[in-house]
Amino acid sequence: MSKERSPRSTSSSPRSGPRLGAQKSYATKSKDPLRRPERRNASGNIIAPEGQKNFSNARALPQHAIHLERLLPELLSFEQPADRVVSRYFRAEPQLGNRDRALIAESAFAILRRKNEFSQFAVSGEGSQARRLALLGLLSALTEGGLGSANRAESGIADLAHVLKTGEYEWLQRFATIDPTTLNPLVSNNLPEWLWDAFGKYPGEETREALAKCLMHPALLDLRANTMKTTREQLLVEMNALGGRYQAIPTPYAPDGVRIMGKPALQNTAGFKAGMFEVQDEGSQLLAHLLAPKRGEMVVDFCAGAGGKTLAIGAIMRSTGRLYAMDTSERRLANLKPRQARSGLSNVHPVWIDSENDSKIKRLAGKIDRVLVDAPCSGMGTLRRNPDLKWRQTPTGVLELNQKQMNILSSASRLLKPGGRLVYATCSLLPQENQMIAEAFLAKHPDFEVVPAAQALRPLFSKEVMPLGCSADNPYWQLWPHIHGTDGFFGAVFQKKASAVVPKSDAKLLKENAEIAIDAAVLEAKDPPVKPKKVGKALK
Ligand SMILES: C[S@@+](CC[C@H](N)C(=O)[O-])C[C@H]1O[C@@H](n2cnc3c(N)ncnc32)[C@H](O)[C@@H]1O
Repeated sequence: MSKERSPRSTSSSPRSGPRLGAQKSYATKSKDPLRRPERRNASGNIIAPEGQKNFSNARALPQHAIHLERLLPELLSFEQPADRVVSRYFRAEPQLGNRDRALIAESAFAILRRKNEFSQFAVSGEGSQARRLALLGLLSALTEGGLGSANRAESGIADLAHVLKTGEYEWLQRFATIDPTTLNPLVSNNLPEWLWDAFGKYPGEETREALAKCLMHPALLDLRANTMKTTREQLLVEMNALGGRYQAIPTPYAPDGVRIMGKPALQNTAGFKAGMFEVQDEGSQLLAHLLAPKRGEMVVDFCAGAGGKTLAIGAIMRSTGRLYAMDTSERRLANLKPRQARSGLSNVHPVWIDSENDSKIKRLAGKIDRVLVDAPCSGMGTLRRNPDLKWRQTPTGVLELNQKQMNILSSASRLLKPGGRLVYATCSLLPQENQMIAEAFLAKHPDFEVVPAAQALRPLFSKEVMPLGCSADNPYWQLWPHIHGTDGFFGAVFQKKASAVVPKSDAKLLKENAEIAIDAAVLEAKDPPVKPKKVGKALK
């Protein structure tokens, strides 16, 4: 599927690609004996592949632990994004079925989520350290990854019993009885020191532990119903008719969202191939509404990546107007193409740019109604999905991103016409990538003013309710995984000031006149009129 695990960031940062909201699937395309072709019933509803019905009853086998042991050295070297390492491993092991892959991947990600805790406990015990980590990862996936029948560690260990060698059963039981309050907070919260300290400042010491604990669990699986092809209600009916061991329910806030309670592999379903839905976190869906695009407008998604937000925005625009999807990564824009084809949208125009200063941007300057800057960032709001980022990102990396974020936002702001809206967003939780960039932008661009996020999201919420992620004393939008159950998001809405509302033709004329006046003033300041010089040596 089109999720990229690190596209929150640029190629220079450790994270080069996930897309938010998307849930990586490691399903094989073919030659997989566990995979059955999708079918539809007489009324056209999707029928679950048979193997999927018992998906949540994954049972650990000795070979699962062996595969994890082999995978771990590269995974824990943190040289490459974790999803890339896992995908490459599976390509080299084509005999693995879908459920094997799901369990191995979920265990590998559990090891990354709880690396400090597991590493400390795995210092001693039976077998090699890689074996011990593999068992802890399997136990975690079986007990909380939505993959096993077990809800508690005790039954998780029982599920693993036939995999365990002498002494390992007791060793795992010792692990299950550790009192986390006796551990160093960096160990029990599984964070590097710089991030633990950063969360202590924001959201603050009282809540950082709740945030850290939440980031130690897998994310929920949310879909966005593609309203160009279906409705949320219809998608709910179809998903529940699949008959898998999961349930589809509406997301609480995003109007087109469907939450899947369970972890089925959906990318091979007929509904996905027909473009009925995209995998997208509820927070990411809400971000498209923060931009609030209207039918017929000219809109730019400046950091479009593989188009997660682009497609949501295009659907809100009902495939009208023009929606430019810009990005510096050809690879990511190429991933947008098949998604766009599935979506049925005809208003999306992918545009590759060489940098935020590409000449194509100058050509569109002053012509755009709405611009979304979903900036490259540290991705700290997505640690449930991309736990490797907490071990790969550094404070220096964040500083480098800040420079890039400021440059991109400034450049993108040139696109807007007077009265146009600019949304700056990240999936980071760090103020230096969020509020501080927004404030620095406002300070440098007096022609923009902030629009309270609550105002932008108001149409989605009833009058009595404060829109999600908004507050009366904060103009910005902030979603927290531990509070809202979404990925972490930040959004700032700016409006380009329009000094007066004048008819379009007059406005154009006034703008041109103003530009000429400004140009003349700038030129004069730079090069004041001079008295005619006598022709002398210097001019020859
Ligand atoms: C957070 S990701 C965007 C994710 C995307 N909006 C989505 O919903 O899937 C940030 C994107 O910014 C792109 N990027 C990095 N530098 C850029 C620049 N100077 N101008 C435009 N895009 C840039 C990256 O290639 C990456 O795709």
